[in-house]
Amino acid sequence: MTDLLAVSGLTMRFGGLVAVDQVALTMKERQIVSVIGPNGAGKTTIFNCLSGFYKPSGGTVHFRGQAIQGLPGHKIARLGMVRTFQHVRLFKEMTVLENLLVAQHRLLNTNFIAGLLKTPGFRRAEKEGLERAHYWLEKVRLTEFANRTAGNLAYGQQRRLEIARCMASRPELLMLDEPAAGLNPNETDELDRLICDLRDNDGVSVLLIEHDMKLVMGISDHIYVVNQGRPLADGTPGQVQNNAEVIKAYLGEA
Ligand SMILES: Nc1ncnc2c1ncn2[C@@H]1O[C@H](COP(=O)(O)OP(=O)(O)OP(=O)(O)O)[C@@H](O)[C@H]1O
Repeated sequence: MTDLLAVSGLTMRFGGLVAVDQVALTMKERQIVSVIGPNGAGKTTIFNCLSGFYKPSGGTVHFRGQAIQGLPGHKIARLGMVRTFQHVRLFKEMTVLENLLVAQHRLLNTNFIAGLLKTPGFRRAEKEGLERAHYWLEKVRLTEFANRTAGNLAYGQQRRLEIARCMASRPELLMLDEPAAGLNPNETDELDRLICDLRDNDGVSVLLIEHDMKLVMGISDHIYVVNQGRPLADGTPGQVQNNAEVIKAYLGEA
């Protein structure tokens, strides 16, 4: 079976700084895969390269067998790879529901004339879009806040809305950049359950960057460790936790 995502030799240079150096990773359908590493290791830069925010200096990225390295972000999103950001990015002036409707823009098979004439196809697409939005509101426990302005939600709710917004566009691969940052332990537990639920019941694969080791070790099928831009180790949570090089990178020399 073709890998869902296959990354090889990924490299990103900023002037003289090699932020990502020959990183490789693969993931299969319905896997939760994490990228971990100390601060400044290059994790977000890897995400930026994979999701089209940066054009990598070198290497290849295949999504379902198709080479996507260097494609712009909107094209990669349209292919089914979507991401969240370290800092919440929502349409803060719009309502929660509107955020979920806008997210489905690429799915709505409509054009300007169809919208103007309110054709049956347009109405059907509108109805389906609304149903999908409500499905995701319920999933992330925001139904009662549907008409609230997104910017007025509590921080943890905004983070959940961001995940729902990504999911409303029906991705195959969801990339989460530090989703637990700023959450309290209860919210992190809830996030843990949500990510597993997305994989088990909505069939999505999840690529995760996260500093919360309890979360990472609890939900990951496979973990890649990077240090100073370079791949350091990879394996199951148990293998990575017991790897001497990984322990040294995190804790420094004894
Ligand atoms: N646009 C940029 N221009 C120049 N240097 C950059 C740029 N983006 C990242 N870097 C540098 O690349 C290196 C890796 O940064 P990156 O943000 O990818 O690390 P990270 O592992 O995500 O860190 P953290 O865990 O703190 O978020 C750092 O030295 C950073 O300063």
